[in-house]
Amino acid sequence: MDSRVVGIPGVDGTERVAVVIDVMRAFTTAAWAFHRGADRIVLAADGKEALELKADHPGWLALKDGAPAPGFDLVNSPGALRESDLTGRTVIQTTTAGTVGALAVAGADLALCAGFAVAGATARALADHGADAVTFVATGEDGRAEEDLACAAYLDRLLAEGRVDPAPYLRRARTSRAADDLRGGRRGGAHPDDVELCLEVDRFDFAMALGAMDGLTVLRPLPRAGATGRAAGAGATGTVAADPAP
Ligand SMILES: O=C(O)[C@H](CS(=O)(=O)O)OP(=O)(O)O
Ligand SMILES: [Mg+2]
Repeated sequence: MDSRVVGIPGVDGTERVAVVIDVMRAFTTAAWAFHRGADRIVLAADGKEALELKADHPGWLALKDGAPAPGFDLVNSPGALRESDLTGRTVIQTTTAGTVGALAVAGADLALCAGFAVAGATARALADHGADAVTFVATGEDGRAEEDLACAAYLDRLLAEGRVDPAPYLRRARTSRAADDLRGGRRGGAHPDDVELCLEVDRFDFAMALGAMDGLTVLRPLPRAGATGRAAGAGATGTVAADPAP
């Protein structure tokens, strides 16, 4: 499969198949949200839009990166989210890099959001789709974030070889600036377990795909090809909402 890696500024609208990567932490957090039962994640462009969506849909939960903020229910931290019961809930997510990258490629034929936690399922989804070319969007640091580049390189090898030792890729991610900042508590809403949770390879057996709902961009677990009704391995509580309620 042909592949290229770009940062968010390199997204030009020609991407037909895209994998948006945010290891630390947006899409590791998103995967945990589905595992904890969330039906869908609505992506918001910024905090203002997230709070407007929540005002329009009082049952929805708003999640933002940074420190806990007024009006928001959740932070962008897998460690913090791990204990939340999100069964049947809609989560609105907005973050500095990950959700911005996802919104940039929302028009692609297939847009997946990924980190190490869903790497294997993401590679399978690309193969199931029959993609012959993919654009990896490394969302952090304008395409220079080592943890996102490491995950892109790992996915690229997985697609080519089917089975790859993740250790060197994880080492690269573990020594990234984002990992260092998170370990040092220098990023808002950091939980002590965040780095290691973001480096769990194949913690979940579902890919996450972007779709549209009432003009909004929505992330959901992707059913495996041939599966019916449930996202493959979406955790004990994760389900695919076929017809989302308002
Ligand atoms: O929450 C995160 O890890 C980052 C924000 S910051 O760089 O730590 O301030 O957002 P993300 O979009 O998940 O990279
Ligand atoms: Mg990031």
